[in-house]
Amino acid sequence: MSVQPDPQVIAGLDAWRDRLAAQQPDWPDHEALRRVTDRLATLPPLVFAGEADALRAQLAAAGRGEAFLLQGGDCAETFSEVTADNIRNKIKTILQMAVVLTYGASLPVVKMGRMAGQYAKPRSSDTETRDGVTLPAFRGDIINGFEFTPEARTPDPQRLLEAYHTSASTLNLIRAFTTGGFASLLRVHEWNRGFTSNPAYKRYDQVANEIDRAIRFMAACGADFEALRSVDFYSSHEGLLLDYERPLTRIDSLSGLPYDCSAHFVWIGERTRHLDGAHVDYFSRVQNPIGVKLGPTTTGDDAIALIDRLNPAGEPGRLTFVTRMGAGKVRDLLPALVEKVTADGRPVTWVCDPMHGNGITSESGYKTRRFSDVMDEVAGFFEVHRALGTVPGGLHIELTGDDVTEVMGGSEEIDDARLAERYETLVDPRLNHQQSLELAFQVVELLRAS
Ligand SMILES: O=C[C@H](O)[C@H](O)COP(=O)(O)O
Ligand SMILES: C=C(OP(=O)(O)O)C(=O)O
Repeated sequence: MSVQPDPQVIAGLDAWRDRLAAQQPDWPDHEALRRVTDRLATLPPLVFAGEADALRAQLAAAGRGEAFLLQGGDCAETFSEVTADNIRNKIKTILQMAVVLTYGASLPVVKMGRMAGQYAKPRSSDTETRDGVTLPAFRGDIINGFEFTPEARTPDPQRLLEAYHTSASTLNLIRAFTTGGFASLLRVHEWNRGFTSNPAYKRYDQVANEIDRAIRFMAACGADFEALRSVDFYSSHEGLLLDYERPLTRIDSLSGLPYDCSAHFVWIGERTRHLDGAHVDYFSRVQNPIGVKLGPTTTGDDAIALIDRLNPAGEPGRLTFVTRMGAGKVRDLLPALVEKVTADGRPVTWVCDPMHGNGITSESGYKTRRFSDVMDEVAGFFEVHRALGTVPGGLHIELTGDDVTEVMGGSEEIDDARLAERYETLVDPRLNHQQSLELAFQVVELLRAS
């Protein structure tokens, strides 16, 4: 039986329009935008309310220490990079990391891609200047093109439709890969054996051997590996472009409540989490599990005010705080936030993003990060939660399944000179396949040391 929505709830979905919406493009043709958003509103949802509810329950478990979230994917997906190979490599990397983390944490790992919608980027500056020419900054493929020409950089609403269709085909392949046998535990374990057989990663041999023995033990006990051929895999992106999120928001017929059906999980970024801004207002009105990025300027009062707005009733799994303080600050700044939120009592799931607080520019001019800083922030995140008796609920990582050279360090020792070899990201640097697996193995080492 379907439940009729409350008209006030429907009207509230447009209240954001009266608030300041940061980081939105300056659309040159509002009539063209309206035609596109009208069309988007008629297209099928990309995800279903029931899936978002299932994820909320899993994130609640992560918040209690009964599961662990692994969220990973590109800084910015691009239309041209959405190929079967790229999607497969990313999923493969996340699944490989998840097996290692499942073993290390002895917990189920909730697998989530920054995929099938991660097309809009907040930028530090609205414009970019090259050789005396100033144009709008690239804001992600859903808004404008990367090429440095006035045509490409002009925001084009048709891109919203392309983002929708590209996300739909990405999700289709994700669902096929994660339910059709590709994700089988035995297969993923074999890939990990391949990784650790490389002498560069000898250090991780012991953990790999332990996992191997655990799997043999399961087999000897008659474990049903057939049942381990499928995994749940969730989609997520930054809920930045409200002209995309609004038309993809639908009323669930079972509950009569609105869900943003562009993804299972959407997060509010560090640059758009203003308490009275459009983003916080909009996402307070949808039922999905929601994340908020918290950078080093966040105060305990900000965190409580975000809970008041986004999860006033304290529903477990509804709100995830993704902290991204920077390796040098996490040990100083995170404790006060966690203490204040813990004293409040309403549950949040704490997740560490060790990428966005650790950006540097290399001597040769590349926007990069150091693998050692990434690991140090993860270590600091675990240390703080252990010291306070609170739960480190997961990791949020920018990664790719390919052999790019964007982040310095790791056992491959990518140095400044090597960044030029395969620097492909259009905005921020990502861990490559090997660095992502190293991170997972090093997290196991951290968990053991604590
Ligand atoms: O991914 C995060 C932000 O979009 C990014 O760091 C902004 O980069 P910018 O400072 O080059 O604009
Ligand atoms: C922009 C991002 O992060 P933050 O909001 O933390 O800067 C991001 O995750 O792509």
